[in-house]
Formats: sequence, C-alpha cells, structure tokens
Amino acid sequence: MHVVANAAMSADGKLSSRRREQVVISGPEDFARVDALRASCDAVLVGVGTVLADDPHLTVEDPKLRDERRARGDPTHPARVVVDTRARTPPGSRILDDEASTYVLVGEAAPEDHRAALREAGAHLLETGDDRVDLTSGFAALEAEGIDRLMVEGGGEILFSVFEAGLVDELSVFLGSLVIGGREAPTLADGTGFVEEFPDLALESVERIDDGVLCRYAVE
Ligand SMILES: NC(=O)c1ccc[n+]([C@@H]2O[C@H](COP(=O)([O-])OP(=O)(O)OC[C@H]3O[C@@H](n4cnc5c(N)ncnc54)[C@H](OP(=O)(O)O)[C@@H]3O)[C@@H](O)[C@H]2O)c1
Ligand SMILES: Nc1nc(=O)c(N)c(NC[C@H](O)[C@H](O)[C@H](O)COP(=O)(O)O)[nH]1
Repeated sequence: MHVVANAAMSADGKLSSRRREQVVISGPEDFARVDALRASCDAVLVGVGTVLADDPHLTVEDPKLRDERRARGDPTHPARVVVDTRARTPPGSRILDDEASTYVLVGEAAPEDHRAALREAGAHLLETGDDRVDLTSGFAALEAEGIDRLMVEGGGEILFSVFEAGLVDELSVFLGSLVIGGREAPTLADGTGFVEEFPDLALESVERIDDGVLCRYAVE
C-alpha cells in the first residue's frame, strides 16, 4: 500500500485552534490540489477526532475528477476510513452517507450497540487492536479490501501514529500565512512525540500557492 499524508498548518504548525473546530487554512488552489489528491486515491482516512470536530464528507468535489475516476473503472469517490477504537462516530455523520463506501477501524473495546448503529448506517467495520486501533494491521486489512493508495488527512493524533508505525511514504503540507497559537491546539504530529529516531523526510519540492507554501516530502 502507498500512503500519502496531507495536511494544512498555520505558520506556527497548528492544524486548528485549541477549540478543535475546523479552521480554514488552505486557499482555493490548495483545496483543489487536495481534491485531486483524494481523486487519485482508493481511500481517504481520518481519525474520529476529526469526524467529531469537522463532520467531514471526504468526497471528490470536482465533477471532472469524478468522471475521470469512473472512466478508469473506479468508484465515483474513494472509500472513506475512520480510525475509531470505541465506535464513537455518530451514525448521522456525513462520512456515513451513501455517496461513498465507509470503513471504520474499531478496537475490541468498541461496544456492540455502537458497532450495530454504524453497521446499520452502512459502515464496514474492521476490528484491529484492543484499547487502541492497531494501524499496521488495520492498513493490512484495508489492503486486503483492495486499497492500494491511501490518503491520510489527519488530525494530529493520527498523523503522529502513522509516522510512529512507519506507514507513511509521502507527506504534503500546505503552510498557511496565519498564526493560530495555543499549547492545546492540535499540531501536524501530536501523540507522545519522538525523542530520538526522528522520521527523516527528503524535501522533494517547494511551491508557492494561494498565500502560502506547499512542501512535498518523501519519507525515508
Ligand atoms: N488542517 C488540517 O489539515 C486538518 C486535518 C485534519 C484535522 N484537522 C483538525 O484536527 C483536529 C482533530 O485532530 P485530533 O488529533 O484531535 O484527532 P484525530 O487525529 O482525527 O483522531 C484522534 C483519535 O483517533 C483515535 N485513534 C484510534 N486509534 C488511534 C491510533 N492508533 N493513533 C491515534 N489515534 C487513534 C483516538 O480516539 P479513540 O481512542 O476513541 O479511538 C484519538 O483520540 C480538529 O480540530 C480538526 O479540525 C485539521
Ligand atoms: N487541506 C486542508 N486545509 C484546511 O484548511 C483544513 N482545515 C483541512 N482540514 C482537513 C479536515 O480533514 C477537514 O475535515 C476536511 O478537509 C473536510 O472535508 P470535506 O470538505 O467535508 O470533504 N484540510
């Protein structure tokens, strides 16, 4: 499986504010780039923290990109994946509508009634890990479902864990020209953080788009 991590952050490295509400950092060019990146993938993954904060849809906006997907025999939209140990995703979430298929990676800890509600809402549940989703075996289960190219769209906890597990091949970061601040605000990689053996990145390109900068890295 090829994994591309993508996020937008403020000049001070924040993904959103301490309120954990969605902050628009990208401009139209970057959102169009993100849309094309989604369209190039078999699935788009976020953590339950992002679902609860943003209620994202994670589909492809541009009709031309949707047509191109169908023309090459792919579903109109990539599948959506939520990493959600205890199946806390609200059944009414936009990510569970019938515009695209949705997988929920749950842990043994997920209560049966929550699981049943998600199945009822049309989600495909994949169990991996006990009190936290095991991303390595979760990604293997997704690969067995035919997902070869996966986009990880955050948030900070998930991004740290996919780096920690050595699962990321590419990273693209849009650096927006604003300061959000706040020690409680989510950053590009939260979790416990690295104290040594920091993941090495090779800078592949730097491009000015909108009023910010897009950096693309290969993960070594
Ligand atoms: N600017 C951007 O590009 C961007 C992108 C995405 C999100 N965001 C922002 O980021 C914030 C959400 O980020 P977040 O860090 O709070 O949430 P998150 O990373 O989306 O989700 C984290 C949650 O995932 C679950 N999880 C299960 N297994 C995990 C594992 N192995 N590793 C890590 N997490 C695991 C945990 O909840 P359980 O233990 O209950 O399962 C954890 O609390 C929101 O404010 C959103 O607006 C910004
Ligand atoms: N590229 C990017 N720039 C931003 O300024 C921003 N706030 C996000 N945030 C990512 C997060 O995952 C959002 O929840 C989804 O971008 C919403 O996705 P929809 O439009 O509902 O499909 N992503």
